Amino acid sequence: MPLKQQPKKGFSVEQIQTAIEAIVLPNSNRTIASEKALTKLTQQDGNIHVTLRFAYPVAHLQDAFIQAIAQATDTPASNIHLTLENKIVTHKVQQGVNTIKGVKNIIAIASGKGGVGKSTTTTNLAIALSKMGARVGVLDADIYGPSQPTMLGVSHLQPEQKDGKFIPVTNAAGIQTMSIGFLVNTDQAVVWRGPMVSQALQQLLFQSQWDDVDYLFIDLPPGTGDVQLTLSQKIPVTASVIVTTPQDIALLDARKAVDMFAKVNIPILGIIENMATHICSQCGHAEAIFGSDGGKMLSENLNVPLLAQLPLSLPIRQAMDQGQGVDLQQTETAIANLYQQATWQIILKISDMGKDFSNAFPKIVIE
Ligand SMILES: Nc1ncnc2c1ncn2[C@@H]1O[C@H](COP(=O)(O)OP(=O)(O)OP(=O)(O)O)[C@@H](O)[C@H]1O
Repeated sequence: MPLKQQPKKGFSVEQIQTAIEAIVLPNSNRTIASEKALTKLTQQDGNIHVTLRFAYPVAHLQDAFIQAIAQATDTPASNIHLTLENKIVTHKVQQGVNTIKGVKNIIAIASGKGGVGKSTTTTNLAIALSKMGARVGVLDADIYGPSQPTMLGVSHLQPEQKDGKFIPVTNAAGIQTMSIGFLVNTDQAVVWRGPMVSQALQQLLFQSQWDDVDYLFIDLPPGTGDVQLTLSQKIPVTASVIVTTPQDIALLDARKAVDMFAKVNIPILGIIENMATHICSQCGHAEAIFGSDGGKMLSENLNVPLLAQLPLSLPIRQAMDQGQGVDLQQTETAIANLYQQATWQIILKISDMGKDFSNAFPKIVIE
């Protein structure tokens, strides 16, 4: 991590503090000072003990922070003792919608067109975020093709019930998940009418005992139909992300999804372009099968950030089919980094959003 200023030699605790506070967080213009992250600092026998607390998860930066602090204070990395903490709060949602017990922030993942990789993206963002140290949930609201149980590797499990509520299924990465696919035969669900679909979505969300989830992703069905309407009116959504391929036809629909969220005042954090290029595993040649940079151009046109461009990749497809996203992000580091970068931008943006104070005061009922 770069330093805003180089420290002088022979440091006092104050100088160490100044040096540490000047460390810049990756891919941002935030410093430890601007984040007011330094909560504890002691120096003894050449050892420096530091505690940093952020409003978002930072476990993935543990080593980078140690290296940066070592460099900033001219101290061997083995003498830096770093504790990372996070305090993630609930952020504002649409007016008139109450937040949910056990869930701090909801992020809707949407696409205009089907089959662009929305579920794949949801799974991988969830895995990346849980690796960063957050408590993560995924609600699979894709009633016409629920794929989260497979992609998260829990299709052999069923949610248990306790006190009339579902206990979400937890996967190997600790991600809590509920899916319409656990509850109904999807052949039946595809013919459901709008109100039934809306009801099922609400039941999945409100009738589940979410266990202290910092960020819950909702994997929406494609399009801008009944589920999206329910979402905007009844579900406390902090923000949304749009997934698209670079094809013109997908971009047209992605634009509709962006318009829809804008209309219902749900902030759009950015666009993820999926299947951006295909790299031939034989010769390494990159081919833009679905056209090039469509998502990038859409993001520029609509003034919405482009969070990542994911390649069309055989390991992604295989890992999703086999429920091995966790392994994918361990072995395919370039792909894991793309998902991590996108997730990092998402949580930074959420941390800048207004906070929700609806639970800060007791509810007074006048009878
Ligand atoms: N970047 C990628 N590289 C290779 N395969 C991918 C990639 N993204 C998605 N896929 C594959 O494409 C198929 C469709 O992806 P996915 O189910 O995530 O799309 P979706 O937009 O959620 O679809 P639906 O509209 O049915 O909900 C899956 O088999 C998935 O494994």
